Amino acid sequence: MAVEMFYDDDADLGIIQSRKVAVIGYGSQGHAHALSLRDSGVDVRVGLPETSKSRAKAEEEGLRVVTPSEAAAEADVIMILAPDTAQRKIYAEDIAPNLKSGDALFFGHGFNIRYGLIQPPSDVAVAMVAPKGPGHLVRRQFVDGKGVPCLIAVEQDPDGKTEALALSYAAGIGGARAGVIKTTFKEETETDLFGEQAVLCGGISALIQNGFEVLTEAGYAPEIAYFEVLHEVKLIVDLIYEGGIAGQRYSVSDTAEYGDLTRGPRVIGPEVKENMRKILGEIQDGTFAKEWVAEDEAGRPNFTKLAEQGARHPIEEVGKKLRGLMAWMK
Ligand SMILES: NC(=O)C1=CN([C@@H]2O[C@H](COP(=O)(O)OP(=O)(O)OC[C@H]3O[C@@H](n4cnc5c(N)ncnc54)[C@H](OP(=O)(O)O)[C@@H]3O)[C@@H](O)[C@H]2O)C=CC1
Ligand SMILES: CC[C@](O)(C(C)=O)C(=O)O
Ligand SMILES: [Mg+2]
Ligand SMILES: [Mg+2]
Repeated sequence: MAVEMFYDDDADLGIIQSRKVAVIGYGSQGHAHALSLRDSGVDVRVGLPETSKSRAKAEEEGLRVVTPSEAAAEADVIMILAPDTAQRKIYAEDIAPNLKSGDALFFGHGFNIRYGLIQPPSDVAVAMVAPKGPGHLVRRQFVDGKGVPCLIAVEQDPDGKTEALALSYAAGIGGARAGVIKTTFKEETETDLFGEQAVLCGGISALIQNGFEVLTEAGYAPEIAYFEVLHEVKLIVDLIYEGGIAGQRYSVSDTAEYGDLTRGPRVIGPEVKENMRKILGEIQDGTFAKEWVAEDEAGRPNFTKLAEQGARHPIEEVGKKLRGLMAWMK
């Protein structure tokens, strides 16, 4: 089925400019949305607890910061951009008591709605504007006059105007410069979790670490291994980003292309695809969400242990040293 795509000409920025927006959280996505909406002429306030480390950063940028409950009470569009695992409590304690009929509750990712952790009342519009990229790039692209593509979805539409509101919001953060696709909370949540686990974060990190280990365990210099399997990834991915896999194959040597065509499927073979299918199954049946919520509630012991192990991987040490010698990385 063809997707519906929207661009700046399809969006009415005036819709979001006529509303009062609360951005709850000022991290990767929160700072990008708050600053770009403000620069698009939208009335924005940021909601953060009195003790939040992010308060000073938002205030330095000239944004008005209030508590999450004050922000929810003032605003009629409330975008939750706190960590997914924190959203249920923020909703119950700060947002729900301040929701008025006709308000709109927005998300940057569908996790809490897809898995039933937040259940807003039926007279509140519920929608999603999910950029397909990290928040710091969402902001950088906006400032450079470009944009990161966004997905929009509508879960509850009490006044029949929620899709236009979501599209207007997406335009306010630059998404409609690149393209906005209409989807559902279910599709965005399941594809986003799959993408970050199997390919974008989990898959690529494991591929790089394993490649580095194979080379260094075979006696090659860590610096050479780092340049080969990490630094050059960006340069190759830039070609894929610009021209697809075919564009990358055009630019590399025939020798590389033959190695790619014959060896790539040996590295990422049918067993890896089967593991990807299992990972997708755990996302679809709620196993991953249940595990992640329980891990968070237990104080994240496994997350912390694995993150510390990752930070101690030898590739990080050599990478820090080499990046420190590249003037443009500072
Ligand atoms: N990271 C990304 O690029 C992307 C994220 N998303 C989605 O966007 C949402 C936000 O993720 P992300 O930007 O990564 O989050 P971050 O972890 O970067 O930022 C979290 C922010 O929320 C604040 N916060 C923590 N607890 C509360 C609270 N109780 N009330 C108000 N604010 C709080 C933090 O403040 P403090 O500084 O005090 O800790 C911080 O400012 C998630 O739904 C995520 O899935 C979607 C697309 C991409
Ligand atoms: C790829 C990770 C992501 O889904 C994103 C930046 O799009 C996230 O949750 O941070
Ligand atoms: Mg994503
Ligand atoms: Mg994600």
